Amino acid sequence: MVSGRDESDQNGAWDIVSGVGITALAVAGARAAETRREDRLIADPYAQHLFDAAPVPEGVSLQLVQDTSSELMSVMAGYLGVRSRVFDDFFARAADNGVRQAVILASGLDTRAHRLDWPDGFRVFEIDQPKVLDFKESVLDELGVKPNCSWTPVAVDLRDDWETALRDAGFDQSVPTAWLAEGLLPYLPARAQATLLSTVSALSAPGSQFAVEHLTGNQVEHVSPRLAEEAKNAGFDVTTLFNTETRADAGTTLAAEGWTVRRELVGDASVSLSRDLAGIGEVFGDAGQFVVASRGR
Ligand SMILES: C[S@@+](CC[C@H](N)C(=O)[O-])C[C@H]1O[C@@H](n2cnc3c(N)ncnc32)[C@H](O)[C@@H]1O
Repeated sequence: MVSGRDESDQNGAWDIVSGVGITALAVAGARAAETRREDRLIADPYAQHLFDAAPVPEGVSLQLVQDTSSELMSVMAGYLGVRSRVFDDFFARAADNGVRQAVILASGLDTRAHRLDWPDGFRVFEIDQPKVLDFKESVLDELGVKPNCSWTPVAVDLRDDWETALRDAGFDQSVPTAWLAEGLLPYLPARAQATLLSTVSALSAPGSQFAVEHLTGNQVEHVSPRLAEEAKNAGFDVTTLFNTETRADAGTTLAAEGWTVRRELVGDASVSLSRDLAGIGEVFGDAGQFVVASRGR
């Protein structure tokens, strides 16, 4: 398989408090804050445990992600609530449509395998870096939490040959799969994104569905300078983690690979969930979309 890894890239094996791994911790912190809201869109009872169990990252005040006095960070956290709910609903719909296998690409500290109700026999594969997955598994084990499905973490870099690792872990290409790429594409080199989308397409039996969080155009240009500055002051320079290579539009790529593609703008999703995200325009313009691609049976 063609690698999307840049030869000069030394940022290969991060843990939960280094490199792009720390973004998984930040998102868990936001999900914990969402869970405490009266108007919560999702409940993740494990998110705060995961957030608290991590060592304090050097030079970073990660509490920023739960700081409700920060106007833009609150919008960002509110957005992550919308995003989590949109993709929870995506899996519920896929299960209702008879899908019994899911692959969560770059799962980070996603606890859907443990917190959602899955039909009998449902299998969830999660791909991320080994230390990120190990951290999550050990915290959940310590809490005595069991998955509500057959759960298989697959430790591999998504810029490498993850297809073989997934197959070796028992993935069944002959049945429909619900795939998710949430909080992933901005971190991948353009070539790794292209390879990822074509690999998912090749592995998707009729009836499969693929949900993607997508920012149109160049990733960093959309991030609010005010928010980036606030995060940087807290030692969390998210823009340096983004990959700024020019890349193809994910929805367009998937349509060209034979998927039926539906796009929902973040603003529209937040309106249908009655979540006021008026500030999202400043956080990342109108670039945010949820893309859901389907393959007919
Ligand atoms: C923003 S977090 C999102 C995690 C999760 N999807 C969520 O929404 O909670 C980004 C995740 O992408 C993972 N990631 C980024 N690049 C990756 C790569 N090349 N291979 C495997 N995982 C990767 C990171 O380890 C991290 O867990």
